[in-house]
Amino acid sequence: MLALDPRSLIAMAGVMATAMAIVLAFMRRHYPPGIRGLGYWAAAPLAWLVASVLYSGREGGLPDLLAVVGANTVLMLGTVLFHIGCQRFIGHPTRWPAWGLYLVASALGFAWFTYVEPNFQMRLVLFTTLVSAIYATNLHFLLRHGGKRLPVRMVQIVLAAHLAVLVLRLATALAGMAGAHLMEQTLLQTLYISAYVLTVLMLSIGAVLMATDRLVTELEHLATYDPLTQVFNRRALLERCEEELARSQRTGRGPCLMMLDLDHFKRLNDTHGHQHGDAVLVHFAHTTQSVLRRADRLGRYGGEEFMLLLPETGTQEARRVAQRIHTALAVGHRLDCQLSIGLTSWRGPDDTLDAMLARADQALYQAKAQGRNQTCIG
Ligand SMILES: Nc1nc2c(ncn2[C@@H]2O[C@H](COP(=O)(O)OP(=O)(O)OP(=O)(O)O)[C@@H](O)[C@H]2O)c(=O)[nH]1
Repeated sequence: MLALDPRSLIAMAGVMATAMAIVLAFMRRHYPPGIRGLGYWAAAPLAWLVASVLYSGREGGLPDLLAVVGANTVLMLGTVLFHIGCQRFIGHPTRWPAWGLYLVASALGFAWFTYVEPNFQMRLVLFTTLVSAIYATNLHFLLRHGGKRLPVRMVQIVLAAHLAVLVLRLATALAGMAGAHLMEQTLLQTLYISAYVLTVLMLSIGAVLMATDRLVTELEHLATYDPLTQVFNRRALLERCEEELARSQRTGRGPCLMMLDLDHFKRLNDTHGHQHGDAVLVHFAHTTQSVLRRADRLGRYGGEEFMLLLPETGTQEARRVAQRIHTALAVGHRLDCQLSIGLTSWRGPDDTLDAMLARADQALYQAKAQGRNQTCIG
């Protein structure tokens, strides 16, 4: 295999790092502030870029303090910034002072093996060990707290792969195969620096994918759930009703539908204020969810009107559910409320969602007309 010039590889890392820093900085500016960590993720490739420039400057006469001690420390800083970005993204507290001390101690170590006991091999051993520890910390963190989404998995794989390369590099350094300096054009150097270039690129892409995945999840949530009560919104619930009716055609077991409307809600709003009304709606949704099965779907149809889908449920069973809801909302909680329910069941393969909604609505109207706080069947 070809041994490439380390300077070209390091310059390539710099170019990629710049491009990724720009992309991540752009995302930080335009993504919702709730997606955190993007600033750190944008700063990480910038640090890697600075490190590349410093490494390359050695042959142009840049003093070792910058080209060796500075370059190694700034590269480590980039890796720490990436880790802190991951912590912020997941919502964990960051330990800046500890990392600051770590970087200062590392810089002192590099300075020792540059000025006091100049030794490239020892510097390499020290650098590889210290940077491996940061990779291992981040990998451990993401394995514990990162969840199972694909972009996180990708970052975990990149971290693990780079960690393996670093361990290999450490072994070769300890075996005395490190060479005389960083810019030596050997196969081993080509492999190590290529792995670094690839890691810089893949970690930044991983950060972009993680943030985009989070954005998509948040948008999906916004498009599916009612922001106040966190139950399904009307569109999402009607979609699920259609799916359930299609399933009923295959299984022959149909759902029940309920329209639930809080009684005298306008009066409650007018007497206690809109905020109290909102709290009642949240309490209602929470309490109702707590008496439902996992498969049941509660949604907000609009205002103080809700809809409930009970898959594969007969009228009698649905009636018991309705009774459970009435009872759960009358236990003496300060936000308790009364409600009227219109209930209907599936009438076979020719039944449609529109027809079921109309029957449930009619039954609700009847419940209201008969004095409220009751369930009627349509
Ligand atoms: N606090 C609050 N009030 C809402 C919300 N959405 C709708 N409302 C209010 O709910 C009230 C509904 O009033 P009506 O349709 O007259 O119903 P009602 O007073 O419950 O009367 P009945 O249904 O006949 O028992 C209106 O005053 C709306 O302003 C909301 O998100 N929060």
